[in-house]
Amino acid sequence: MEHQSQKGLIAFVFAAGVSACVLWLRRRRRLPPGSPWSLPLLGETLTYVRDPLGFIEAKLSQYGGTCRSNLLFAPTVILAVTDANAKLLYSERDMAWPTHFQKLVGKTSLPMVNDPLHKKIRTLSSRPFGDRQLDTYLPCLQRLSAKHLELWAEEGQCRELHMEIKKYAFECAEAVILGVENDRIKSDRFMELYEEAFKGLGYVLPFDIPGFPFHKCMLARKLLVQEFQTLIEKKRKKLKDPCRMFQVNTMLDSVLQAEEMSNEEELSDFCVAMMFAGHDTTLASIQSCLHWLKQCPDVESLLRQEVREAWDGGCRLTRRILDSIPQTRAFLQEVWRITPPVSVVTREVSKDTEIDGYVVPKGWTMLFAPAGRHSKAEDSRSFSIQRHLRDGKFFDCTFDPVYFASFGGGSRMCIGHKFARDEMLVFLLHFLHGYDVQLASSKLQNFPFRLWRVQGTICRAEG
Ligand code: HEM
Repeated sequence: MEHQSQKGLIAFVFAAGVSACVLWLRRRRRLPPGSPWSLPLLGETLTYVRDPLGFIEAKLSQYGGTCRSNLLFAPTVILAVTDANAKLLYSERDMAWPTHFQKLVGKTSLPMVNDPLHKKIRTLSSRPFGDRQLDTYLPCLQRLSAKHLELWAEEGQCRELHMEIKKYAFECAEAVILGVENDRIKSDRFMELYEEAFKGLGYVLPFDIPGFPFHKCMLARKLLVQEFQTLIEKKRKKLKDPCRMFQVNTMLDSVLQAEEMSNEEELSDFCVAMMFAGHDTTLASIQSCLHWLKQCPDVESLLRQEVREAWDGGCRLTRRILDSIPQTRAFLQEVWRITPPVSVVTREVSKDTEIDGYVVPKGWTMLFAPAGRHSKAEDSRSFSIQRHLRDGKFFDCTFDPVYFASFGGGSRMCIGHKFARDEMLVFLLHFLHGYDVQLASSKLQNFPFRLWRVQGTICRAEG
């Protein structure tokens, strides 16, 4: 009797094992196709970080569409963009950043958190990006554009423009986000700390242990946080002063006024993340704009004419002026479409999900490239501002994720996209009205931001 029940148990365990194997094999067969030959854990990360967009394009071509890989320590499905899967990607709310990104950008910073904290921080962080608030930043952007272009033109020598433009983009972010202006020493220190800290994003051994390069990045981040905490304290005092409490003119001021955001970590993470998201992206955009202007001289002449008709080069820039240059807006949109500073959008799959006929397990990362060869824009490789014009008016495709997607979409869409557009338009207005550039070279850079890195001489425009 006992012998029989033992046999029964063995048969049961065997049957259960076989069915588990069959299920596993079936499920595996329904996974998207992908290379079985890649490094353990690291997968294809090294090739990916060198050129994310190029990597995605190569994969999609190799497998003829949606496929899988192992990137940044996570199993990943790479999507060939369609209306259906873009909708699915943007309906997911969770980000799937590697842990070391969270350590650097901030555990409670908007880009890194998921619901329910994301909803709270997003609502609070949206306060500085309302239409009325945005208008108040224009004079500051105008002042800084005029100042930096004049400085560059005075220098008048051929050089890498990257660092010069970085200083400008950083100063704009500092002035508008933190309210720090005209403090060159502080500004240089912040910039150095940012450079040091965010190098860490590209490290493949991100261990915060003495001796590992990533440890130095984390030390730089700590120093940044200390600086921000001092600044927050000063701002708090200012906002309590009855004579000055209504002078809310920076993004940090608006967030400090929200009582819900009193947590010190959330506040310093707000500063770290906004400054990070808000300067390297515009640095990338400006250089790519200079590159594309010189690639398309006919477009450049059209834009110069449009800008000179809309603005006298001196009076205060208003929303009305920014709205009255449709071709310049179309040019900027096309630069962002064809050279998106953030070349990849990602989400985490919240449950086992069928995508393009495959089963993608819960916890995997979904990833797609907004501007690849596989985007739905017609003749997507050619530069054409006409795509964004209808009857001479600017036709805005910012919210069409299948076509554009340079600011992502859904509930995690870039919170700073309107501000970034304002900053770029103010810069372009000044540049096209009174300045020119002779480019000696431009080279495509792929990581961490995608841009045409330019070398050349800025000078005053003739005529
Ligand atoms: C050309 C400039 C910019 C580009 C191309 C850009 C692009 C992006 C992209 C692609 C995302 C991810 C969206 C998604 O996953 O669906 C994002 C998120 C974000 N961006 Fe931007 N961005 C730019 C400028 C800015 C600026 C100026 C700020 C702030 C001052 C900013 C703040 C943020 C934040 C906080 C998030 C995270 C939003 C969330 O997770 O809810 N960005 N951006």
